[in-house]
Amino acid sequence: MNKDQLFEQIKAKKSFLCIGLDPALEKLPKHLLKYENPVLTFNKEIIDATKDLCVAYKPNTAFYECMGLKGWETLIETWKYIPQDIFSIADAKRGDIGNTSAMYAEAFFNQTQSGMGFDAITVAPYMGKDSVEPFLKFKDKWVILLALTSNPGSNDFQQQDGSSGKLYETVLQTASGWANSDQIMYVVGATKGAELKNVRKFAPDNFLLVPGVGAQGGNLDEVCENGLNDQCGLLINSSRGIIYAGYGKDFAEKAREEALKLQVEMEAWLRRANLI
Ligand SMILES: O=C(O)c1cc(=O)[nH]c(=O)n1[C@@H]1O[C@H](COP(=O)(O)O)[C@@H](O)[C@H]1O
Repeated sequence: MNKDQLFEQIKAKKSFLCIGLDPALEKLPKHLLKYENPVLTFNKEIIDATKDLCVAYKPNTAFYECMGLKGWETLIETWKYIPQDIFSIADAKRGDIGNTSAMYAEAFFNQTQSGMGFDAITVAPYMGKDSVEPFLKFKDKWVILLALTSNPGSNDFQQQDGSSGKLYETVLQTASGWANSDQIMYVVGATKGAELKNVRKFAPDNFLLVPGVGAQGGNLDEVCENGLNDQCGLLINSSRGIIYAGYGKDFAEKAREEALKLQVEMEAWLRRANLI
């Protein structure tokens, strides 16, 4: 999916919500445990209940990898179940020397080889240009580079000041020379909402994946105030805040209610910014 198609979807759905599919078996509603694959059943019900309210789904691969072979199958089946016109993000946080990154790119982008054809993958920039380039060789596929993450540890490296500014500023500046805003997005945590104004100085046109609203306490209004651009430019993610909104048989309905609350707030912001 390219940038214009993503923006069209945002306008049509009046939403820039990304739903994180991070299901942990022990947190699933108990009635699902009787199914052959409870996690897949859970994901499918969440997708059915929310697909008109969000523009992206983001399974974090850790929640699947920890289940071994069955987890990989579940990830593949989940990807297949995400409607084709919804942006799909493999939150895998990969990145390695070039020939290894090329294999990671095949794993998440090449459907005929791996069974998964995600639109985007999250990548750590630490190993530099040659570790990112293999992901950029796929047309209409996206790299989402970690810039300023939502967790407290983002202070350890990303916010450290060097001679050419903070490390995350260097990431934004340097990566802008690797590909344009049609292929690179950046992760900026919702918990870093105030810093988003500064991020936009370095990345005015890029889409930003913004996790951290809901369970991590990020502020949606602050993110929108500082982060919206003329093509919206934001995908705001919530995982636990939506998928665990309910614990009983009505869990999907409860998830929908939470997603709807966020969609309504997003619609108001899109109107305020004259984007719809
Ligand atoms: O790359 C990410 O998606 C990510 C980056 C970041 O800085 N912070 C962050 O929370 N995430 C992911 O976003 C999701 C957040 O989940 P919740 O806190 O449950 O909404 C998890 O899958 C995290 O791994």
